Amino acid sequence: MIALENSVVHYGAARVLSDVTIEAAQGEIIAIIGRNGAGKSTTLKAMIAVLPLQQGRRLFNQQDISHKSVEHISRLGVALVPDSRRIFPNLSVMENLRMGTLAHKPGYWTIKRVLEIFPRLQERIAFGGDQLSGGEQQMLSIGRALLGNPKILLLDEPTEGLAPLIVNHLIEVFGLVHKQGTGIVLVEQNLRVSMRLAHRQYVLDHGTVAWSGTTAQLEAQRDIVESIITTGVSHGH
Ligand SMILES: Nc1ncnc2c1ncn2[C@@H]1O[C@H](COP(=O)(O)OP(=O)(O)OP(=O)(O)O)[C@@H](O)[C@H]1O
Repeated sequence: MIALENSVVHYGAARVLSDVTIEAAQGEIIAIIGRNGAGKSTTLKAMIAVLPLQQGRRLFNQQDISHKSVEHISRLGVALVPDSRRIFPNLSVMENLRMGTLAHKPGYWTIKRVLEIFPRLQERIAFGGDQLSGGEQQMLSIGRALLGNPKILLLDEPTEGLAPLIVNHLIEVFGLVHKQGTGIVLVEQNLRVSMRLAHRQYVLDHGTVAWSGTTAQLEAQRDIVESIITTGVSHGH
């Protein structure tokens, strides 16, 4: 459904992604894992055309969308929850959610449904965005993205820095999102989270795919994958 094919991305003169091929099929959960600076966030930005491809192709449902804009890709039903969360600090929780409905497409997710899965947001409904904890901000950012009823949700380190209870709650929420038929591309540093959620996993190292396989294969080769993630030594595919 969404894919990068042999993609190369530069920041100025620096090559940050080399020959990256990553694909998420319809309704699939894939995880992109790797160390700090491996190129995970860059991959998500390249998928939604925030960053241009120097080489390779960007695909949506087998169609070449390499030259389409961020807005076009968003209208196709691809939503990003960035690691910065980007909620509006001066707007209330309710107002932030209403911003999410501006691009509302009819579907499962409504403000009522979002508040049911995140009761914490219901309790904080009149609070300003800047009065929320990190976990609450993450819930709001995810809820806002869901209100567009995306076909595919890109999540950039959604559990980073959050308490284990909140991480478990988010894992349940992502499971529910997937059950509604939404595909998920999850960028994670926490292998425990990616192993619980994803069907397939890609390990990035120095801007290339150093390993990819199913979660069962990763379980069997966990030592190899962990050594790539911790030391950055690539052991091949
Ligand atoms: N705006 C930028 N300008 C130049 N280089 C950048 C920029 N953003 C990221 N980079 C570099 O690109 C490489 C990949 O960064 P990226 O953020 O994709 O990594 P990451 O795997 O998501 O890591 P992190 O977990 O730290 O976000 C790093 O070497 C980083 O320093």
